[in-house]
Amino acid sequence: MRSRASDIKRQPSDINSHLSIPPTAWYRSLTAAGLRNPQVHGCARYWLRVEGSFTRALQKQCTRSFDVEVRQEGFAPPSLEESRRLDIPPRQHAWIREVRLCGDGEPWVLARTVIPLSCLEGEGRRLLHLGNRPLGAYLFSSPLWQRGPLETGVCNPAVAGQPQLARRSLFSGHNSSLLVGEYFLPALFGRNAL
Ligand SMILES: C=C(O[C@@H]1C=C(C(=O)O)C=C[C@H]1O)C(=O)O
Repeated sequence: MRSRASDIKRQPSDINSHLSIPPTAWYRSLTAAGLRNPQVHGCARYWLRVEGSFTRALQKQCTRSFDVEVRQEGFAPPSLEESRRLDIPPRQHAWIREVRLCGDGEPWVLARTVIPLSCLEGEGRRLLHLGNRPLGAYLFSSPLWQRGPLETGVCNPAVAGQPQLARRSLFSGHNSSLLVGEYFLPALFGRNAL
């Protein structure tokens, strides 16, 4: 008997493949992104544009709990596109932090932050030890960090349930910037009528 795709047993590593970040094209304007994916004008619009701390905005939607789950953190080379956006040499390692932002026990957002070496000097060393504390609490507690314009990401999901839309921005400190990307999981839209 021929096996159907649905009969194929998922390996343990596959089970959460929808919780990984798909390839994403970035747009400076919401309108340009909307030509690729009109969903930017739907319920995602609020999240694509919300100002201030994204963590705070998520916390306001939680009824019981908000958690940051660290998926991976360490020195690694960013993608070439990220290096270009950060204006750092290609292949120069950066501190890369990938987390799940969970509301009421469910993953709502995947976040990837690329922190160049120049951000990790002095006071910035604290960025290496955030653990499960949200990065937003650190960035928004200091007037040093200023957020640049928001970009809109249109994802190319390979697996059902992966994010379709994302946002990202540079946060600029003294002489250095870091790049924060937030990728929206379907569960983010399942619960409210923003
Ligand atoms: C940048 C912020 O921090 C949030 C927290 C993150 C983390 O802890 O790694 C990542 C992305 C953000 O959504 C924010 O709250 O705006």
